[in-house]
Amino acid sequence: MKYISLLGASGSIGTQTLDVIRSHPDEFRLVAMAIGKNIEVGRAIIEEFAPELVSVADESARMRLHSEYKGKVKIVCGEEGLIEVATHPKATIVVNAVVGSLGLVPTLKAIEAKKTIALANKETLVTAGHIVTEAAKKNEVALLPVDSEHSAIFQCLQGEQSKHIEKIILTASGGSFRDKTREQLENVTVEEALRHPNWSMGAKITIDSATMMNKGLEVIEAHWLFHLPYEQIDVLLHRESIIHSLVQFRDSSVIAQLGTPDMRVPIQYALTYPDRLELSNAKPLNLAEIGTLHFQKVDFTRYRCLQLAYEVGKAGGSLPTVLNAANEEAVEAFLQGRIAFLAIEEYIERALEHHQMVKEPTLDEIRKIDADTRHYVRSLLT
Ligand SMILES: NC(=O)C1=CN([C@@H]2O[C@H](COP(=O)(O)OP(=O)(O)OC[C@H]3O[C@@H](n4cnc5c(N)ncnc54)[C@H](OP(=O)(O)O)[C@@H]3O)[C@@H](O)[C@H]2O)C=CC1
Ligand SMILES: CC(=O)[C@@H](O)[C@H](O)COP(=O)(O)O
Ligand SMILES: [Mn+2]
Repeated sequence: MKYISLLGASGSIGTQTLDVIRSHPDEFRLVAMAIGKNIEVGRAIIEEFAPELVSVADESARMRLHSEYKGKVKIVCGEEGLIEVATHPKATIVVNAVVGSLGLVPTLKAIEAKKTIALANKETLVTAGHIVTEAAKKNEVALLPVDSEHSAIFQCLQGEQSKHIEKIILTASGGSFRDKTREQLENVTVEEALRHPNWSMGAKITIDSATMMNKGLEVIEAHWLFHLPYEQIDVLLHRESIIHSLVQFRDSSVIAQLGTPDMRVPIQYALTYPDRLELSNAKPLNLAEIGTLHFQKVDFTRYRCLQLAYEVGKAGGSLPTVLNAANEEAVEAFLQGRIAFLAIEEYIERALEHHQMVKEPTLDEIRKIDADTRHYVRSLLT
């Protein structure tokens, strides 16, 4: 039996993780979970899975659940609550499926507590990849990718040696506006941006996908997970999201991982690794039915955010922290209808220009840079 602590249980990845747990009751048990503000969903999860510990975003939500589950479930809140869930003594695996850099400290605490990490929260690796990977190495803890592209690469690399890799190729759907020119992006709406062609995901990542910052964050995530220089990480447009990513080896052989788009596959793989289990109600891939798959070179002038992420990743230091925090704030402002779609990249660039780079930021420095960047971007909005 694997005991699971789930951060972000009420979200898109969280709900699909619960699906996996639900369909394998003899393999997995939910011992602790964290949600944000969605108390309704939280209640339903408590009723079905009976976790021992639940964390919510703030004190008012905590009080509400505490009065309902007094004596039955311990209810905590805030960052301390997330940490308590991430370090629950019974947990063997921590699934980090919160959105944003708030996932960083709970991940580090879980690593220090020697938990296996199933990581969906890519912002953690973008904002502090050097600290997280160093902590995982020091504590001999596995960082298992949940992000579909990274799970694909991880699967392709089983039994392989990294010295034989020529490059890895992350596939990108192109997002909701892939068939629009840059000029046509000027007046796009939030509603249009939230219509991803292939995946149903949370709002923030769906916007990231539309700007292709998602792919940029994934390039940085891949750099840290697979210990590869940026020159060995490529992005390829592939509109069907059937090939989840590829590895090209030095002998020119290419291995890819394919499947119908279903996040339960990488989630379950992270939970069962190195084993595999049946996936309930999975739609098998039928290539004959699909017939044709499409591929296209990325135009970096069209996808400015992807270009920025490569530049920032290569420069390193504190720049990825700024890129990530500015992006989180700008995306939130776009979702609130306060800025236009193309202003997202503009705000990120302004935050990067405003910042004085720190070469090897400590955790405290990263937290301060993250907060300062958010403050700076917010000041541009008023
Ligand atoms: N969705 C997908 O298919 C994929 C997602 N990812 C990554 O996984 C992560 C999660 O994405 P996704 O599931 O789409 O996001 P969602 O927005 O659907 O879910 C986010 C989760 O984080 C919780 N949360 C937000 N703020 C807080 C807070 N202050 N304290 C505690 N919990 C909080 C939310 O709680 P509540 O709703 O209760 O407020 C929710 O449970 C992201 O990093 C994303 O990039 C990676 C690959 C695919
Ligand atoms: C499902 C998943 O892993 C997302 O990160 C997905 O990759 C988004 O798709 P694109 O960023 O390729 O549009
Ligand atoms: Mn992805």
